Amino acid sequence: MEIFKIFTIEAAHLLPNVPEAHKCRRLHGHSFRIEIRVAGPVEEKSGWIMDFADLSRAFQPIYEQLDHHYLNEIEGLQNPTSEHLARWIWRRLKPALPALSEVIVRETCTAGCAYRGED
Ligand SMILES: Nc1nc2c(c(=O)[nH]1)N=C([C@H](O)[C@H](O)COP(=O)(O)OP(=O)(O)OP(=O)(O)O)CN2
Ligand SMILES: [Zn+2]
Repeated sequence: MEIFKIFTIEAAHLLPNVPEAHKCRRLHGHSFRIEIRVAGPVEEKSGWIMDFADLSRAFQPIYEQLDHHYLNEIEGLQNPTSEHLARWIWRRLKPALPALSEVIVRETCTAGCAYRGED
């Protein structure tokens, strides 16, 4: 079974490698919706995979690094596409959350990226 928590991060970015005329070359911001998924068995006694609060606690340091920041200035996010952001979050969260199964980053209501640690 899988559980998830959704966090919203307000952040600015630009994409430095797109052509000059591309709209994403200009500085702009998003309310990034970050979905963190954890998979595992449901414990008999608690009736849950893990406490949502523990998931939130594990994500908190990452939230603080990203929220209300200019993503391009963060080490490893010089080209902060959804793909890079999802992988960046995965690499930082996995040690604290070994049962992490998926990181979903939504830049807008209609566009985003899902990462399961494959590359
Ligand atoms: N594969 C990716 N493509 C794009 C990314 C990305 O991270 N990965 N990022 C962007 C921009 O950051 C942009 O802000 C979001 O793109 P887009 O969905 O095109 O923006 P709109 O909401 O304006 O889209 P419309 O559907 O045209 O309104 C671009 N591409
Ligand atoms: Zn953008």
